[in-house]
Amino acid sequence: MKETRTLRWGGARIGAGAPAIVVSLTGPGPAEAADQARSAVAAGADVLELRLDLLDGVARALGEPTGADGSGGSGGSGEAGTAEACRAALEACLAVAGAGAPLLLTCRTRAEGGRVALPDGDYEALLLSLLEGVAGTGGTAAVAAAVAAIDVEVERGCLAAVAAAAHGLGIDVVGSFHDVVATPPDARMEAVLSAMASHGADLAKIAVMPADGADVVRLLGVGARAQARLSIPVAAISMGALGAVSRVAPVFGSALTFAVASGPASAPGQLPIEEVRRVLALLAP
Ligand SMILES: O=C1C[C@@](O)(C(=O)O)C[C@@H](O)[C@@H]1O
Repeated sequence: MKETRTLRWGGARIGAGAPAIVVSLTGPGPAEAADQARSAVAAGADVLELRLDLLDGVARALGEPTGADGSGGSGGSGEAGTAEACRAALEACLAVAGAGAPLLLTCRTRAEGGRVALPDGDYEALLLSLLEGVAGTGGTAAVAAAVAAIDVEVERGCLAAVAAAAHGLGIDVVGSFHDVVATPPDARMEAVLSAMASHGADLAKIAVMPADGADVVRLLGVGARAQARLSIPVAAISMGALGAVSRVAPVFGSALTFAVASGPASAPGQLPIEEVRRVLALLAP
């Protein structure tokens, strides 16, 4: 019988039993993220995802417009932008570190539905310096203790390198793949999840957009089969209103589900955390 590893993120067990409920902190500043973190924990979030790309300080440092009129992208790619983005990210980490739930750090690129358009080399450099900052002299003990995992987009080509660095610091890696337009063929989704496992991810996560109910069924099937086949936990999400059922369907074995607390949703189809908790309890196998 294949054994699936379970992960321990702070007080949360990931991959054992019901999906852990993750709430994304969207900022746009550290103070707003801290408020969102407090409400999310009060509402029962198991994990907080800090969406670095949605923080104005990070996006601005990476050259993205942040003003209402599209102005404000003062930074840019390259070392200076990376260092400034890292500084802004660590400031936000510090603001949310005491909220009482483990942190998953995510910088979602525009290619996968996020805010920042980063060349692959800059994406890798940002994640590596972020890890150094969390654990090194730029960080604090509170931040180091709170950061449980980092999200790495498998398509950016740096999963193995970032996983090696993260594991050296005791930080888990969530392999990540998004298709915000369609639900790819089953074989493609299966290959993506397997690639995450073979490149060092501790959890394999896929989020795709359905065109109809049949796409939702395919995603759920791929997720359930991957969970049976791989030795790491799997999270499989079908986005949008059509896919919302995938967020409250514990029987398929998804290790994580993303819900909304006080802030805005970080992806289409996320449901209010209170309802997610209620339905998960009702449908627990
Ligand atoms: O990967 C995911 C899942 C997600 O895209 C969702 O559909 O809930 C939300 C993102 O913030 C997160 O990084």
